[in-house]
Amino acid sequence: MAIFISTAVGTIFSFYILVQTRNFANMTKLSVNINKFATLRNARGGNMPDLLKVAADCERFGADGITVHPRPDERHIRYQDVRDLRPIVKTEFNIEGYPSPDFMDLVLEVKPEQCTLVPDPPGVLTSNTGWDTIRYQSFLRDAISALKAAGIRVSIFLNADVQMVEPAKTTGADRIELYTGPYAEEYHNALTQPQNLALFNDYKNTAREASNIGLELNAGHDLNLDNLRYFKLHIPQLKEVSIGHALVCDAIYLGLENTIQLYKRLLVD
Ligand SMILES: CC(=O)[C@@H](O)[C@H](O)COP(=O)(O)O
Ligand SMILES: NCC(=O)COP(=O)(O)O
Repeated sequence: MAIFISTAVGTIFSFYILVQTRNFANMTKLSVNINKFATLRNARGGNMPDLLKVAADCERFGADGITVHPRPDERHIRYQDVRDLRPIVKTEFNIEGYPSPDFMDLVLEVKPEQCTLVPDPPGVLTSNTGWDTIRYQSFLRDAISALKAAGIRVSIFLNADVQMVEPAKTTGADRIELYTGPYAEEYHNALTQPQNLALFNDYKNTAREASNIGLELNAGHDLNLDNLRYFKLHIPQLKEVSIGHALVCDAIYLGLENTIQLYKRLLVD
């Protein structure tokens, strides 16, 4: 009898571990982009909010990663912030930016877990398009090979365009990050009937093509508490979302810990 009970308990426990492992493997991670905390800090010239504390707290509250985007004008995240954050970030550090010589030097010095390359020109208000992976194939290949030689996983920012996926693979990138700005705009406009999101087929097709050729999938830009769940439910291959602007705005009203938990709940399978 005792043998039967112990066998049954062992079987149930093993099944539980199997399910949890599968869920963990499929879960979509939340990387909190802390750019806008730096915007607030820079507004007064001091060190409030303290970015190092913000990053450590975001992880303590459940963030699976920290994302920063040090732009050439250092309007929010400064290059020194990136260096200072490295020893603080214990989950995954993701540095986003255009692969200029200065940016590449910084990333190779800091060695984050992931680098996300974006085609942003210096003066742009915010990221507003993905790479033309055909036109910039050689440029991207050179940057990506240098980053991968340093052991850094590379993601490249991409519009929802199937034509750009195969060339993204040949650049050597490990992942693509779907630029979700147009999705967010269309979702807002079609709020009453999200099933009418004609554009969304481009996202599904791009995600499917990426998955078919072995590119892992991230997504980001203008994701928020309203539009995130629909995206997560209809893009099953999603490894990670990076969210900043809306999350920081939500945290002003809802608190940072509560906000991070609200976003995490929208990412469960
Ligand atoms: C690449 C992207 O969509 C965002 O990560 C970007 O970093 C936002 O930049 P700002 O915070 O400067 O608007
Ligand atoms: N890669 C997207 C990102 O890091 C945050 O974008 P947003 O949520 O600030 O628009």
